[in-house]
Amino acid sequence: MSREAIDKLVHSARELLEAKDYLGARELYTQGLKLDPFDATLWNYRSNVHMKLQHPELAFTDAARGLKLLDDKLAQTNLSLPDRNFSVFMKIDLLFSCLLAAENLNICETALQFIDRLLTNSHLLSNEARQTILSKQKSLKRTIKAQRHAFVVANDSLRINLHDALDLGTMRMPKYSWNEFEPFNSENDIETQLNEINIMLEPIAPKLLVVRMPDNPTHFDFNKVPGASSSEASRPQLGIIAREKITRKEKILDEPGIFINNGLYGPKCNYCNNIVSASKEKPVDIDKTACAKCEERFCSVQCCELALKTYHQAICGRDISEIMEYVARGRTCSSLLHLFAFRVLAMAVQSNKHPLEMSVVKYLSAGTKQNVPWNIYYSYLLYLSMLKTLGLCQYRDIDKFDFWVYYTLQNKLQCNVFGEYKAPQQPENGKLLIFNSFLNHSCAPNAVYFKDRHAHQVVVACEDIEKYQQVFISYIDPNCPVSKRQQLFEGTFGFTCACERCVHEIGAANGKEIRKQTSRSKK
Ligand SMILES: C[S@@+](CC[C@H](N)C(=O)[O-])C[C@H]1O[C@@H](n2cnc3c(N)ncnc32)[C@H](O)[C@@H]1O
Repeated sequence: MSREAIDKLVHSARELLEAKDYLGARELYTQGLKLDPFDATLWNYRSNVHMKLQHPELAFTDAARGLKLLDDKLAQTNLSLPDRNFSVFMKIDLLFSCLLAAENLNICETALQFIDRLLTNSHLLSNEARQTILSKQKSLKRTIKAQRHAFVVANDSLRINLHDALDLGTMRMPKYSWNEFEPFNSENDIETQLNEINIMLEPIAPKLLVVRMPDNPTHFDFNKVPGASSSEASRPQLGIIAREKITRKEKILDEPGIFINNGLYGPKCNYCNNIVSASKEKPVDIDKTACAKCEERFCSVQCCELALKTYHQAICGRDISEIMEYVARGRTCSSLLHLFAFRVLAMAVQSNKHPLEMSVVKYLSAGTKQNVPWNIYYSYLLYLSMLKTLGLCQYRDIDKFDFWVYYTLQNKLQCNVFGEYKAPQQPENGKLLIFNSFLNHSCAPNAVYFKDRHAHQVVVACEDIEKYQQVFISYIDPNCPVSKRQQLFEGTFGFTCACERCVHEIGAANGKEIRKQTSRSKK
């Protein structure tokens, strides 16, 4: 029955492909995979359509899953001859799909490995296909040689090992058009969701209001308070304004957050990053500061209860050493994001929700035009390892945990996680805060933030803020020169800072930096 249904879906998908309706075809293949998640052919078809949609990261992960299914199948000894022959030819197809996607992601060493595997089956290839592969092999080897040379030159700044550097590709940070969980998609959504956010915000920040901004978040138009209509199709820029006048030194937001530290095996509380031994709890409460099953210790009863309630049960007693191994291969900055992604996945598993529906990430913006590094270890194998650790199946659980969901989550984290830096590029701790994430940046901020001892982030006005004026924090040290600030934003944050100070400093010097600071930033 399900075979018949799948054949029908494949047939209809083919018609959609002919009409160049790639999104439609993708949807039908996904439906087919839900009926039979172990059908390698369907994974290959979906990989091809992902390639057409210019999502090589998804094309790669689909083809790699199909390939794994076939490798497992071909390892069986009781396979019938027709089945074996079909599987071998299918495998060639999947190797090609992996190669194509890897080339698109610029992961040259990985691409070379697929070429080697294709060449071991050279007798099954046409002459033309063999020639194409050999010429690809030659050009990839040339690229790797050039990359090796570049690595030696840039060795100091990269801080990653040679092997990973050679296989370090790039991909666009995409917005997946089929993402039904993308908030603020319609005018109705904007009104409703801004309302939801402000209802949650009011108890912890009665003087603040999350509103929609015009394109440039630093030039706020008072007439647009809040949720004025706009023809923008994508997610609008949001920001926070004062509902009423705020005076200097006033505490304006006190938000509990999700905290991660880079050394997961260290002595810090897994919930709030405080040192565990610094617990102020009375001895009688010690039992209540540890998980009864795995004995993980937290710094307080409150942290222990919150961890057990939100994510700990999904990872309790699980071995995370493989995850840590892949995380360590990434750059230090990305490792925090990976650990956050793992935490959010664990929260989603524990609460049986879709990861993108978790309120901690639901409203966060994900879209930037940035190119991000792509590496087989910390972009793909790490994801597989997370699923395995959480008891999920990479084939069966695509409804909630498909790779595009994971990548959307990563994008949201990339744009919104706050890092606490030990040294530049080396965040020791990270924080994910829903409401602080709506605060836009200014190099002349009118508010500052700090972490209090209860794992909350507190925002305090550093100047008087008038009613309806936007509240700004500074994401970086605002004391460095404008060229350095712009470089930091483009490199690390993925946007060009358009704050009044930057516009003034760049504009006034006709593109060149002026050292004199604005009167506001001198305060
Ligand atoms: C942490 S979020 C701030 C809230 C965001 N405006 C929203 O709609 O969710 C950071 C994003 O806001 C935008 N942004 C914040 N400050 C900015 C600035 N000074 N110049 C340009 N864009 C800014 C950028 O798109 C950035 O990726």
